[in-house]
Amino acid sequence: MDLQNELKQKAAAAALEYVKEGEYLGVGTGSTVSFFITELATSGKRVKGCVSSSEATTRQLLAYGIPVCDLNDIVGTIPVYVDGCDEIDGNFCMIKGGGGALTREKILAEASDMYVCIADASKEVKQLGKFPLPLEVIPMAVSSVCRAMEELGGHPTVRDMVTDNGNNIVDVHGLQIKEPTRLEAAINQIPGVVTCGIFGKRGADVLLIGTPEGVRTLKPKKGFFSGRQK
Ligand SMILES: O=C[C@H](O)[C@H](O)[C@H](O)COP(=O)(O)O
Repeated sequence: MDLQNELKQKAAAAALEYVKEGEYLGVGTGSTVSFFITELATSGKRVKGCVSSSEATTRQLLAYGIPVCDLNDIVGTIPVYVDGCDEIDGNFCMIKGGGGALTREKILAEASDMYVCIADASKEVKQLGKFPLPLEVIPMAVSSVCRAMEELGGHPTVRDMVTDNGNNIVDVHGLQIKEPTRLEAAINQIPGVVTCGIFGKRGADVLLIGTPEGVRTLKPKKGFFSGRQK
């Protein structure tokens, strides 16, 4: 296993501590989460059911015999949501969607009391935007959304994939994301955008960063924005 995967695995293993036995658990998508699912399956911890953010995650959970349930069947919030990120800044705002699962991930993050973000050290940034910003876009609006993103100073490319929701992904390169929450709201207003990959309104509550020296646990300082906005 290469170093980056080792660090992802360390962060994933550290997230087990936050799993509440006998409760619902939200599960994100991606290679770091895939390590987490393996850790969960072998830990002996039993949850009431997992709410999954993608078909890939559902397949892996079911392969381990972990029950998967529908968000619509849950009354109230999910206590804990475990997911990765593509970039995270000092205010716990993130870019997500490298795997195209951003919309379901955002729905689950919003429905959860605590977002536990697991990542290797390469994901920490001072300012978001080096990682191209993914947008999930309704197919008929791809061209118009791309033009709107060019007006914002970005360079959009259309990804060769269809999301679990049957939509396209537009990756926007070259954006200077100085105010994540403001840009998130502005992009989400463009007709045809299902959602953008900025997680600013709902950032992470705990960040577990895998480093060669061990796992660093970071939480927003008091007064810093984070958490589910009610
Ligand atoms: O759509 C994918 C998700 O937002 C992932 O959480 C993100 O891309 C990070 O993935 P990975 O853990 O593979 O680096």
